[in-house]
Amino acid sequence: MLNVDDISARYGRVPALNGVSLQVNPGELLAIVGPNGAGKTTLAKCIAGFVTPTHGTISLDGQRISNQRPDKLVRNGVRLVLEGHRVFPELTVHENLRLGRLALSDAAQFPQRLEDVLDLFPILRERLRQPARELSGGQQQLLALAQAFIGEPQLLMCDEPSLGVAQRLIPEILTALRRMAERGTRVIVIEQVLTPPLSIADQVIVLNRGTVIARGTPGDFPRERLQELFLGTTSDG
Ligand SMILES: Nc1ncnc2c1ncn2[C@@H]1O[C@H](COP(=O)(O)OP(=O)(O)OP(=O)(O)O)[C@@H](O)[C@H]1O
Repeated sequence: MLNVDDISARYGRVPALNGVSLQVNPGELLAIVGPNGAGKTTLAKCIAGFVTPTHGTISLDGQRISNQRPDKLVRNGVRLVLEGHRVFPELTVHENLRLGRLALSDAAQFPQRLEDVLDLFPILRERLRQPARELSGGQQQLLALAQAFIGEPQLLMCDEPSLGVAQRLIPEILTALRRMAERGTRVIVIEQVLTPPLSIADQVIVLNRGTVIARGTPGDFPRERLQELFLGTTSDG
C-alpha cells in the first residue's frame, strides 16, 4: 500500500500542503482534484521525492520513502508523469520507449515489457518508427504513460493527463490508466476539471488550499457539490 500520512509542505514561507493523508492499494486508481494552486502537484512531487515534506511520512509497502531521493524512488517503482513534459519529439516512439528501460531492474526484460506495453497501446505499435513529434498531443501523452509503464512502476502518478489534449482522445488516455491499475499498479491521476477522471477512479480526494476537504467515490461528487467545494463554501474533511 502507498500510505501518505499527515504530510505538510511549503515553499519558503508559502504553505502548500497541510496535513494531507491518503492510501492507495495495488490495483487502485485515485483521482485527486482541486482548483488551481490547491497543492495537487506539490503532493505528487512530495511522493516522487522532488519536494521534501516539512511534516509527516510517506511509505510504500511498509518501507518509508519520504526521505529518499527521486532517482532512488524511480528504482523503487515510483513514477511521476508531469503535465506538459511528455516525450522527446526528435526521438522515435521506439527510442522514447527504450528510455523507460532505464527504470527496469533487469534490462533483459525490455523486449517482453515492450510487447506488453504495445498490446496495451496499439496506436504506438502502428507508429513505432515515427518521430514522436508527428504524434498528436493525446498520442504523445499515451507515449509518456507507456514509457513510464515500461519500467513496471509500483506507483504511477500522472499530473493533468488531459491538459492540451483533444477532448475526443481523453477517454483513451483514461482507459489506459485504468488498465494499468488493473494490472496491479497503483495509479494517481491529478486533474483540475472533474468530470473525465472521476468516473474511472476507485476513490476521489478533493484538495483545496493544501488540505483534503472531501473524499469518497466518483458517485459522491455531483458537479454542484464539487463546485461548492471548489469555492470553499463546504468542507466535510
Ligand atoms: N516552486 C514553487 N515556489 C513557490 N511556490 C510554489 C511553487 N510551486 C507551487 N507553489 C505554490 O504552492 C501552492 C500549491 O501549488 P501546486 O502547484 O502544488 O498546486 P496545484 O493544485 O498543482 O495547482 P495547478 O493546478 O495550478 O498546477 C500554490 O500556492 C503555489 O503558488
